[in-house]
Amino acid sequence: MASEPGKTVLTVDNVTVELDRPHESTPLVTDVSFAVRRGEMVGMVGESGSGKSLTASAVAGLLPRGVRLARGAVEIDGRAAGTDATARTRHDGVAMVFQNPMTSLNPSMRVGDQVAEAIRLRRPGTSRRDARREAVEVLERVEITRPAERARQYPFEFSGGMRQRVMIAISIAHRPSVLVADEPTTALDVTVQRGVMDLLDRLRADMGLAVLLVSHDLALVGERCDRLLVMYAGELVEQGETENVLRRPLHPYVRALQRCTPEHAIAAGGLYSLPGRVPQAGEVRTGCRFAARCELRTAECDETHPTLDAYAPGHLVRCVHVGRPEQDHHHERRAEGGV
Ligand SMILES: Nc1ncnc2c1ncn2[C@@H]1O[C@H](COP(=O)(O)OP(=O)(O)OP(=O)(O)O)[C@@H](O)[C@H]1O
Repeated sequence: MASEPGKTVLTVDNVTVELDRPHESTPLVTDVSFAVRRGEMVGMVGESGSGKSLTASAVAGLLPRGVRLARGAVEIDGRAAGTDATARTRHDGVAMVFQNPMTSLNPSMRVGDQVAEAIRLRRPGTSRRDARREAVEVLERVEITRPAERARQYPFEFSGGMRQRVMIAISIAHRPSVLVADEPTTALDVTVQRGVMDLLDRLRADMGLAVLLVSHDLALVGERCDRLLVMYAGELVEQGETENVLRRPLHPYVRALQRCTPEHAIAAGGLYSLPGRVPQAGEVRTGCRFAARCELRTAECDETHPTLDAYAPGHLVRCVHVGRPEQDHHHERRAEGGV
């Protein structure tokens, strides 16, 4: 929390997650690397099954049972986080918020006590009374009205959006540098969603929180995030500033995802859906993982596994058909004409 503005607070280096089975290595997430700066919101997008949640959980040190961190490292505030290969001990400095706050809240404990408990975990010497008082301040910070009164209530007395605010309060009570939010607003209706996203925006501005926002919603991340990470079949296929990725997407997958959005359907007069599905664990073959669904597929795509290369500073892409800008006349034409 004492770090300077713009300083890198989260570094993810070649993180690889595999099924946790003896004598077998089935990768679910392969060599994912990225960094997030203080006060920055970075979006991670991709279809269901592309590895977003596992990557997010590896960052937080909260991998589910059945999988393991096979390789790679996570650094928070310049310190190596969790040497535990199972990555099941929550990393210091990171908090995680999930889609369904009800499963993370204790239904039989007053909301204020749950926040106070998080405060006492961070500062074990704090008295119950002080922690309760501070909990009310934290509830106020997440914009819960009448916080002292609400602190005495139970989770069932809160609406979905308010529960999510409570979860965020519990998360920031740890004073993390990094907040990993996995589909935090997916279960909420649009206006409530906007309120929760506005709150995350304010927290990153006021507290300098670095936010990794996992979402399948391209419009949402496009509106809220500084940079985007696009996942496909367990690996990053494109990353860059939001404006570059969405205005001039390089990877055919990103262009196809854009064509699947309701916004595109309105403009095009019909909904497009990307044929086929994300390969599951064990189905990944040599060559480009997206090849089977790609309109640009050539023999090279089936033979060569493309590397994630810089197309321009900070804009990386994994596709044999995308070269450097000066060589890439094909891409200009494709970008104009869609996928
Ligand atoms: N605990 C687990 N045990 C075994 N396989 C898993 C486990 N969790 C996820 N997987 C598999 O890992 C792959 C990536 O899953 P992940 O949940 O990270 O994808 P996702 O992009 O977050 O999808 P969604 O948007 O549906 O949550 C999938 O093939 C999934 O079936």
